[in-house]
Amino acid sequence: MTFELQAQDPGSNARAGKVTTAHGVIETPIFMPVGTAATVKAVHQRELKEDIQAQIILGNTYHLYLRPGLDILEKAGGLHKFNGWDKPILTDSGGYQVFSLSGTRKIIEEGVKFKSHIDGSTHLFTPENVMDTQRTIGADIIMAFDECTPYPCEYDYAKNSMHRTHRWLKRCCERFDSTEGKYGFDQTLFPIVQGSTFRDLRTQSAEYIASMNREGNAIGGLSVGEPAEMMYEMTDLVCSILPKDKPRYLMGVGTPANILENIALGVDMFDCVLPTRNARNGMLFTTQGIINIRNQRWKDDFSPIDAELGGYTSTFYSKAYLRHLIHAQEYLAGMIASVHNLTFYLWLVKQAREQIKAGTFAAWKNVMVEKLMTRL
Ligand SMILES: CNc1nc2cc3nc(NC)[nH]c3cc2c(=O)[nH]1
Repeated sequence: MTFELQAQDPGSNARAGKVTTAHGVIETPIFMPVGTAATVKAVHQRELKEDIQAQIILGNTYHLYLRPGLDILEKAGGLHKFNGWDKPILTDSGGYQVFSLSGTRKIIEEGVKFKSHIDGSTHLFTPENVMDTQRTIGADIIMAFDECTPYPCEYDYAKNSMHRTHRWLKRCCERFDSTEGKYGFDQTLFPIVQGSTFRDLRTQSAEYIASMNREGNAIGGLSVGEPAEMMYEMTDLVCSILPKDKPRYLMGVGTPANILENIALGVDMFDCVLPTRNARNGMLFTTQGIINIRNQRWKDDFSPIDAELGGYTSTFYSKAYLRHLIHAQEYLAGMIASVHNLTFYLWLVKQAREQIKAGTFAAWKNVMVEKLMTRL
């Protein structure tokens, strides 16, 4: 994997770049739709590619390991073959899902013991077997096995957890660097910065992660309930330490405003379930602001969901029609709203990229953040 820095904004730390992977090119800043269990929920691969124009999607190691399971994925020739997505894929390493999904889990030096949220069976994720699992899934970019500390978090817990995450990272690198891709293409391992919301720990973790000299770096432990200002302070600090010539991936972020603010701080890659999860509840992000389509006021508004956004789904269907579908709990409701929200997120990062290349991002960002937060 390579990263080419293409432009830097004069009024902020925002940058535009190009990541090249075995399955194609990613233009940054980029938003990565989350495809938890081998699918971006309710969205066809064709829509992802043509309407949303996604360039890379996520898969979750925890979910894929439990279902369909590694034997099926290996027989299929990896996740790209299994779900038919032939562009880049990034998988997270399962640590976060174990903490957020599995009822019972126990952290030991070896790794994390947990019970499947599907059938209660017990499993152990270790740095080594999570590398092997991600080799079998076959994502272009895979994540180190780490602990995402909760918020708030005691200083001593955050310190001990960070050091364990660093020990786990060393084991991930040793295992990954001593194995090959299973399907004839190269994969890349990103380490993850932790340290919760403590400046000294964040500095220590960012310096250690930078010293591993991997092809890209991730920022973890954020978007876990901390105030946005705290997120921005930690991201700013970490981005000032991580190397400029490597892509920076801020995990689990975020709202449109969070994404623009973090682009200004120097982040290149984002993922979040918000666009698809909110869509299913009728919360739409639009170029004019946020719409709760369930609201009475859209009952007889036959204008397109978002005429400015373009794209088939956002212009073909009306607000009144989508409101009807949501109230009727029709499957098509989630499908339309998900494609719309993801089209918006990809549109937003594309606009940011154009503004950075034009050198006008800083002022544009401030106007956009205000506009995007408007509740219509
Ligand atoms: C795979 N490791 C890993 N995933 C994460 C996913 C996240 N998703 C959020 N908010 C939705 N924060 C996150 C942090 C981490 C993190 O610190 N580590």
